Amino acid sequence: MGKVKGKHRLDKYYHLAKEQGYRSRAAWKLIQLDTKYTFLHSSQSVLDLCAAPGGWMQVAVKHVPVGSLVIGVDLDPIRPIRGAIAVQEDITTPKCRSTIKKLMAENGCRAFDLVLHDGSPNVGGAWAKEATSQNSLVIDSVKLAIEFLAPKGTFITKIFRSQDYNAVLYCLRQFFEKVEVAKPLASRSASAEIYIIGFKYKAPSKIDPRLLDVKHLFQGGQEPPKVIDVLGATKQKRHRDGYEDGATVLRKVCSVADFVWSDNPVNILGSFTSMSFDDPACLPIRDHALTTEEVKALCDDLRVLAKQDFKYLLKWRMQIRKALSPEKIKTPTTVVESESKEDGDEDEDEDEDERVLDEMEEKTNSLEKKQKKEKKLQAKRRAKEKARKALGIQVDATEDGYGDQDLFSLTSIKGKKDLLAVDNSEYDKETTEVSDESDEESQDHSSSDLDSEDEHRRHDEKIEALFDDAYERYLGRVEGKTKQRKRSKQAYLKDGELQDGNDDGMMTHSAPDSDSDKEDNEVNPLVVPLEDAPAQEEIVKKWFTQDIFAEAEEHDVLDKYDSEDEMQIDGGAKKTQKSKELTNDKQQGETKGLMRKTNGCLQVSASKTDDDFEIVPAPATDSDSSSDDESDDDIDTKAEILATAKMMLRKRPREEMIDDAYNRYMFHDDGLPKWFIDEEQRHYQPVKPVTKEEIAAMKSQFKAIDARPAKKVAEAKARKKRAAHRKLEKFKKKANSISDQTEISEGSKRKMIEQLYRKAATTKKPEREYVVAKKGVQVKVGKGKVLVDPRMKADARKHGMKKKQQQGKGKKGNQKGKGSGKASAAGNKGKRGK
Ligand SMILES: C[S@@+](CC[C@H](N)C(=O)[O-])C[C@H]1O[C@@H](n2cnc3c(N)ncnc32)[C@H](O)[C@@H]1O
Repeated sequence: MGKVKGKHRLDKYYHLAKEQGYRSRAAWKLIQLDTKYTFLHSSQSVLDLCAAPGGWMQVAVKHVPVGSLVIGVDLDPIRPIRGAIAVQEDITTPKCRSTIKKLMAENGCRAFDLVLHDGSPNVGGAWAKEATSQNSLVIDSVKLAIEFLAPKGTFITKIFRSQDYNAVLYCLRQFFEKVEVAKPLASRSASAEIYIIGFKYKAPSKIDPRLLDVKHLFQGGQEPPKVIDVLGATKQKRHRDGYEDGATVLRKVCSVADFVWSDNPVNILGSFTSMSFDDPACLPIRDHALTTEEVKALCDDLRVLAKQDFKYLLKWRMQIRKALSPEKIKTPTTVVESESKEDGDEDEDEDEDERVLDEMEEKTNSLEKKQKKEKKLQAKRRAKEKARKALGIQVDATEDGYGDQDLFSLTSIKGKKDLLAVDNSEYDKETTEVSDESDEESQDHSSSDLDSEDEHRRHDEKIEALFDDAYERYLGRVEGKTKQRKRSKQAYLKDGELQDGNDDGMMTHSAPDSDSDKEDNEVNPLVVPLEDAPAQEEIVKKWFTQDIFAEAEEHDVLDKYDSEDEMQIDGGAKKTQKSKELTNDKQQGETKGLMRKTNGCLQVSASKTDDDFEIVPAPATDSDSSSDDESDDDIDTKAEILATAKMMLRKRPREEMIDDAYNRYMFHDDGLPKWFIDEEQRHYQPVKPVTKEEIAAMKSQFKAIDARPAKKVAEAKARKKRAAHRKLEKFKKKANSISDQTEISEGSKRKMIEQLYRKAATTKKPEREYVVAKKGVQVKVGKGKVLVDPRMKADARKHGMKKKQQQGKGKKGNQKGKGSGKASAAGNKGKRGK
């Protein structure tokens, strides 16, 4: 159903939406509808049904009066929009209704001034099914609109042109004083969608429930069948009304005689699908020589005929009428006519025919003329635009589009005389030309029938041209910015050279006597000398004074450059490269900015000096000294970065984030008034892609990570635990086997178990065996074996021997001590005994 895929999806409205920071290209549809009908500026409360991703909500917030209430509802979640409330609900459910009511009560809103509906169910491309469910979704939105709209409120809904279309129109006409149908230019022509706007809600006290019953509404034919204006000469809507109910299945046949003898043949051609020759009254017509096979074939299927074919049939009708009128064929439908005109003369009939034909000719001619003129105008516009592009001139959307570039060139005005000439004649000439043109146009307009459809079309064309221009400018900015700068610089330099040349020439004229000389020497009083052309370095410096570089560059530069000298030599070139990258990708810049913040200790600021860049360490402030604050900041920033990064792992949020990065804030406009810059700094806070909760969750993850022990410690602990567990198991086994023994007494059993427990409780270090690897011999290590070099082994042996000796001495000493102790004790005993 006209779903556009691939590259074609990314048309100019897509890019313009990105540029303006709108979340969907659909935003332009609402903008265009509002330009045409202006309903937003007077709406203090807006309910946007099926609002995700939020393009319409953004437009609404921007255009409604300050402090207005904007609520958006969708099945899908809508990322927060400042100044609007987003709700995730299904608009077909009662829960949605109660949620809206609750929000209204909370915000002191009794009814909405405007209800929008741009919903489209996704049923997987089955056109018929999609159209039906779309139109029943429309009725659901109508139900909500009826419930929540304020009297005289406005309702806008999207609908697909299908057989139910007229039913929806009929339904809305019962609720609104005025109902308009529009297809904004941003809506793809391939799409069957169209927008219905209901103005001035009647707020009826009683509503016929059948009006909101999809089954009833989409089955009954409420409106009389339509008559199509086959010649397209009268006010014809461009197939906006879709097919009349059942028109695709019903074949409506009338007799050729009816057509030939009818007063209103054009109406017949528009009302029937075919004309038959079967009626006996048609026999003379069928058998007449004028009725060729071609005429018969044309009569067979009227729905496929082009305008020329209808004209052909009408001409044939006149001829056949002339040819058959003497016979005065009477058919059921011609009875009235023939009776009333029986006595009427032939001439009158002929005159009437001629008049109708002339009228039709006139109408078709004027239509063709109009179309040709439009085509011509468009071709002219395209050619001009091409020429301008080739010249590298940016087209202003409001520009009038004159081809003569010299007209606006101040350099072509050489002196006061020229200026006067421009004042008196040139301008007059131009204006007369222009006014001539516009006169002609207005005459044309007055001569042609200026119906509202025409006005709409012209309005549409103007808007389209404006959008085209805006898009061109956007492309110019995105792609050709550098090229254009180069070109203008070259032109500038060239001008400078020429100017120099002229100066030289002027110097050689010693006596500017003659008039011509005077004229040559005269300068245009409107041309005021500009400041000297900035040098390349100055341009580069100026470029880097932009905030974005102050934020993102320093840290990178520090990483890359060890010394200030290197920085001074290379800084310009490297920065130019860097600037390109950053301009191309604002997000990258933002991320770097964040990274810079995390690296608080490396804070430096690059300031511009007369010679080159200079790195000045940032003075330590009070806040710097407080390490706690800093680490808190660090954690906050880290958490934010990681939460953002986590979101970017998923495709959709990533794409949305990238999309959001393309907005009007990515361009650094020069020459903005100071008050504007101040206000922007004060009030414009970028909406972060992550919520506070997500950042908090990330921070708590950090805490959990910090609380975890180091891996090695954890491993050692686990090993110990395993060993203890094994020991315990062993102990339990042995203890069980002891207690199972029957021949031992309970007391000795307990003693044995206690002994076993003591043994198990004392940890014995495994003895290590030092092994020296001999050359060419592979030694198995592990299980207490440690590979050492011979020296170490010798040392260890020596050390071990010394230790043993010491131990031995110690034991002997102890024994001595003990013995002497005993001896002395015995001596003491002996002494006491004596
Ligand atoms: C074309 S989009 C709307 C675009 C929106 N106007 C904008 O400017 O961003 C259609 C939306 O209708 C929503 N939708 C479809 N059926 C819905 C329902 N029953 N309840 C709520 N939303 C629904 C879809 O989730 C989808 O987001």
